[in-house]
Amino acid sequence: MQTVSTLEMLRTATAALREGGRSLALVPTMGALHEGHLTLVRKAKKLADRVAVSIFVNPTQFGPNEDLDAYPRQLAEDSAMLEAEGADLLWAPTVEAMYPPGFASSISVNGVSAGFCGADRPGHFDGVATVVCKLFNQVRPDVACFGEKDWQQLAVIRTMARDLDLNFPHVDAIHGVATVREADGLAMSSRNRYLTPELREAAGILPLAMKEAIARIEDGQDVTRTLAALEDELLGAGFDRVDYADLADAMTLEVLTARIDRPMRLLVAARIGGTRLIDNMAVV
Ligand SMILES: Nc1ncnc2c1ncn2[C@@H]1O[C@H](COP(=O)(O)OP(=O)(O)OP(=O)(O)O)[C@@H](O)[C@H]1O
Ligand SMILES: CC(C)(CO)[C@@H](O)C(=O)[O-]
Ligand code: BAL
Repeated sequence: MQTVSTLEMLRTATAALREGGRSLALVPTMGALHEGHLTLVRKAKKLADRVAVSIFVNPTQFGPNEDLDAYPRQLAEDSAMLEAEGADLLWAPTVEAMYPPGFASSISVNGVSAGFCGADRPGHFDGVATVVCKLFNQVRPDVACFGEKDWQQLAVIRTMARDLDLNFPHVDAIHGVATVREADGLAMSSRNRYLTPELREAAGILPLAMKEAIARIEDGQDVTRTLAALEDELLGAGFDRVDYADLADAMTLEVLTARIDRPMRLLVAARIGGTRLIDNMAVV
């Protein structure tokens, strides 16, 4: 696996990977890799001949009081994990290479960015869309893999790719990968490592409470009352705050107060010990 940190090196490396008409997949990450990221790499290997992974803790998607400085950075360990997975290229640019002096552009994806994490983290999805558009233009992948754990992010990126005619060859080229979970069901996340052992144990209630709520909704019980009970359960189990716990149309992300005849999603963001965890699950 080759590691590159300048655009010039990246161009040479991607040209070499593409030789003979080989296809290239991209897995964008912010590093601090875990089994969720490695599952994306394995999927990418099935979808394309060669796999590039980017590691970039993107400052523009963090709010002023968020965890940009605390976000774990462990490039050597990440690189060894990617090498072991058989990734072909690691693109690890510096902040200066991504945002040189005079950088002035931003992409806003309206609609799907507005609610949920977009409402709680103003500017977050502009930062995500802009950096992902840059990564797509830099690497020019045939396919890119993202986790369903970040369901709204996936919707934002798919909308951007469609609206801006980003040149992906087929409709499934922005590929969503099912959430990889710990043994107790908690979605894997780089931020889980902020939790003390006690809080980590308490956090295991999140997927369980979500599954209970989904069972009630699917059973025809009142959506608003069920979601209020879900919030109460999380707060009673040690969560400090629930940013949102909503039922939504899985595609448009329109918030629902009753079931509809299309795919739905339960989306939750909740804080425990100051750490913000997100999760989402299908509702039928
Ligand atoms: N548990 C998971 N299962 C599947 N994909 C995941 C999982 N966790 C993260 N991903 C995906 O990996 C990619 C990179 O995510 P990122 O580097 O932000 O990791 P993360 O664990 O989500 O970190 P954090 O949520 O703390 O920012 C994204 O497409 C994300 O959706
Ligand atoms: C897609 C992404 C790599 C953009 O910085 C980030 O938001 C993430 O890791 O999910
Ligand atoms: N996984 C989403 C990146 C973020 O929370 O900033």
